[in-house]
Amino acid sequence: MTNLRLDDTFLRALPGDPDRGNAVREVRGALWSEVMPTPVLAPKLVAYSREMAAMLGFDDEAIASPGFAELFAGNRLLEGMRPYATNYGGHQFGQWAGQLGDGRAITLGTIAGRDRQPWELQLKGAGKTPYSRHADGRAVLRSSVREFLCSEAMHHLGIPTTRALSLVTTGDDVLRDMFYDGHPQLEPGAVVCRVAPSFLRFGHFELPAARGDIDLLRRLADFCIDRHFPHLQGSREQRYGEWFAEICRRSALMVAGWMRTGFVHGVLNTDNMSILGLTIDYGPYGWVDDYDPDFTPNTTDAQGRRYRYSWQPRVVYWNLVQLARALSPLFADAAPLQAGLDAFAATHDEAERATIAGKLGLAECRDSDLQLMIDLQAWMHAAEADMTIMFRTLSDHDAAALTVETFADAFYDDAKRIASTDALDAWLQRYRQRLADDPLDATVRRERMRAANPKYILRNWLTQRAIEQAQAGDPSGIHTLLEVMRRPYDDQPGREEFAGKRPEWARHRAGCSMLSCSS
Ligand SMILES: Nc1ncnc2c1ncn2[C@@H]1O[C@H](COP(=O)(O)OP(=O)(O)OP(=O)(O)O)[C@@H](O)[C@H]1O
Ligand SMILES: [Mg+2]
Repeated sequence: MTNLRLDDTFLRALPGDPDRGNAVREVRGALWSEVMPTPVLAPKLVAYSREMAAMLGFDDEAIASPGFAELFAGNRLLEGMRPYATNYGGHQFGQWAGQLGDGRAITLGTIAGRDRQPWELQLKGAGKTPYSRHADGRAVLRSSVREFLCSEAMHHLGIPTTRALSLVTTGDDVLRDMFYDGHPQLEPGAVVCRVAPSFLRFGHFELPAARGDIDLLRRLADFCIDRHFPHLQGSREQRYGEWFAEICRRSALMVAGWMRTGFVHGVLNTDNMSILGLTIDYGPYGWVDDYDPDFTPNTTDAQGRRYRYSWQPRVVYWNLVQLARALSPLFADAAPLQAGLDAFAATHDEAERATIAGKLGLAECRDSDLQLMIDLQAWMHAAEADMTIMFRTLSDHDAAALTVETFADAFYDDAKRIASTDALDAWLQRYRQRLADDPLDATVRRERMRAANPKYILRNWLTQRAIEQAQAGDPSGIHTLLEVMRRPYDDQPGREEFAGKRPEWARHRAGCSMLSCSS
C-alpha cells in the first residue's frame, strides 16, 4: 500500500491557491487549495467495494490493515500525497450561487488503476476546507451509507457514475438538524472514499467564467480535454466544440439510464453535474417505487419540485445550457454550442426509444410505441403500481398469459388495483397486438427485457433498514445490499425480499420517502 504511484498532473497543470489551511475564504485565480483532512477519533472500516479495491490494487491484507481505515478516514497520508479541495461555483435551484467548492470533499491523490487509467481518490466528510462556508466539513453515517451503496449499485446497473471504494466510521459524532426544523441531533460520523477519473463539475467552469477569468477557464478546458478527452482531434476550437457535444451526449445517456431504472437524483444543481457525464453526489436521491412522474425525494425541493423524476432530462438540458453559457468565451460564435445542445436532444431521444424497445421487448421503437409507453405509465400512476415490479413481471411472462393477477405483487392500494383492472386489460390487449407485429423470438425478447428491467434496485427502504441496523452496531445489512446490488438484472433465489415492493411502514418514513440535504 505504501508504494502507490501518485499522479499529480492536476496540481501541476492548474493554478493553486497560495494560501494554506482551512480558513474559509474566497479563492480567485486558482482551481484548488491544498488542505489536510482533519483527523478523526477512531476510524473503523465498515464496508468496501471489492471491484474498486481490485481495480486500485488493494489486496485483502492491505484492506484488513488498520492503515487502510486510517488512510481513508483522513488520519494518515501516504508518501507523496498532497491533499486538496477544489474550487467551483454553481446554479442551485436555478439561481447562481457564486463560489461553492469542495466544502467537505478532499482529494488524497490520483493513482493508476489496473486498467492503467487515472483514478482520483476523494474523501467525502474529511473535515473543513476553505470552501466549507458555514458548515462543518463532515458527513453522517446515514448519508455515507447511501452514497457508498448507491455509487456501486449504479455502476452495476450500467449507468455512468462515480464509484465508492470504502466506508469508514469516524468514532466522532456530528450534529445535524435532519429536517431543518430546529431539532438538531448528534449522529455518528463517517467518511466515504469515492473514486472517479475526475470529479470536475460544470461548476468548475462556471466559476471562472462568472468572474470573467477567461484565461483560467481556457486553461481548465484545455486540461480537461487533454487529459479526459484525448481522442478529440482538430483545431483548438473544433476540439472545444466536439468536447461540449460529447459532454452533452454523455449527460443524455446518464439521465436516460436514470429514467429507465427509476432513479431521482434529488439535487441536480450545476455543481452536481460531472463534466465526464457521471452521476455525482448521492445526497437526497430516491428510487421510484409506485410509478409517479412527480416523485421528489428531497424535502428541500418539496415546493417547486424542480428535480422531480420526470423533469430530469429537461433539467439536465437546462444545466447544459448554463455550461454552454460559461464556455461561450472560448468560441468565436455560438453554432458549435448549439450543435452540442442539439446533440443532447438527439441522443436523449434515441436513448429513450432504446429504453422503450428494451422495456417492452420490441425489436425497434416505432412512433406509435411512444404512446404505448405513455399509456402504460399513466396507468401505473393511476393504479399506484410499482414500476420495477411491473416491468420485470412483464419481462418474465408470456404475453399471451398476462392478466391483472399476474401483476398482483405490484400494487400498493387494493381499491386502485380494482379500479384500474379494465384499463390494464385494454393496454395488455394493445401490447399483444403490437408483439404480434414484432420479429423478435420469445427467448431473445425475454433476454432483452431482463437486461432493460432490473429486478433489484436500491430501494430507499432497503437502504434505510441497513442504515438503522448499522447505527445499532450491525453493518451486515450494508454488506448484504452491496452483494445483492452487484447483480441487479439476475434472479437471485432466496433474495426475493430485496425485489419486493416498499412495505407500508416505509411509505412516509424519514429516509424512505422524505430526505433532505442535511447529510
Ligand atoms: N457538511 C458540510 N460541510 C461543508 N460544506 C458542505 C457540507 N455539506 C455540503 N457542503 C457544501 O455545500 C455545497 C453544496 O452541497 P451539496 O449538498 O451539493 O454537496 P455535498 O453533498 O457536500 O457533496 P458532493 O457534491 O461533493 O458530493 C458544496 O459546496 C458542498 O461542499
Ligand atoms: Mg454537491
